[in-house]
Amino acid sequence: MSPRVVLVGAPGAGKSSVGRQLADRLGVTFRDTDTDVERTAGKPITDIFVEDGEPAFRSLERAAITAALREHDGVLALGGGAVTNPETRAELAGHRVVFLDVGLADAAARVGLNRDRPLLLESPRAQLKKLMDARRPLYQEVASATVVTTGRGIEEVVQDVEDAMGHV
Ligand SMILES: Nc1ncnc2c1ncn2[C@@H]1O[C@H](COP(=O)(O)OP(=O)(O)O)[C@@H](O)[C@H]1O
Ligand SMILES: O=C(O)C1=C[C@@H](OP(=O)(O)O)[C@@H](O)[C@H](O)C1
Ligand SMILES: [Mg+2]
Repeated sequence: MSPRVVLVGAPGAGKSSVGRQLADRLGVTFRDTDTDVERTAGKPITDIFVEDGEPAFRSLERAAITAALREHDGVLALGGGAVTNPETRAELAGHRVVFLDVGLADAAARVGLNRDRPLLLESPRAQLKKLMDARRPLYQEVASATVVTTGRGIEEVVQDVEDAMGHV
């Protein structure tokens, strides 16, 4: 059993929302490894980071991805940092993986880091840029196709992913 498609990309790329709508459209189930991690931990991701630390989250995420790649046959969304783990990248080889590409401005707006309060937002925005720059080659490494989401609505992206799936 293998997911019909696995979505990767930065926070705000639309993996969770596009994934859910795409699954509806294809008539298959949707799974998000972030939700699996929250269920296993019994608490939200922010609490896992604050109370247990990022390594604890990454370890739960690693296990959730292995299980989902084996058990799930619908649409699967990963968390934005999943590809930083080399074992995850190796596991993704052979799966149909679509990279939802997004520019910094769109990603920042979608996750609530807009430009209205630059003094408060400079640091999170810089952090987002750093994450996106560091991870871009990793998303490209695991992806069998890339869909640009910058300036495009969710329904357009869903259509583009469906089209891309036919070609990979
Ligand atoms: N193409 C898009 N255009 C506009 N808003 C989007 C788009 N894709 C996602 N969003 C919005 O951005 C936010 C983050 O999307 P989400 O699916 O959670 O991203 P991810 O799972 O990649 O972090 C949500 O509020 C979602 O509705
Ligand atoms: O980029 C990251 O490292 C993370 C992205 C989040 O998922 P989304 O990309 O779905 O927001 C979630 O897995 C966690 O907060 C860590
Ligand atoms: Mg998500």
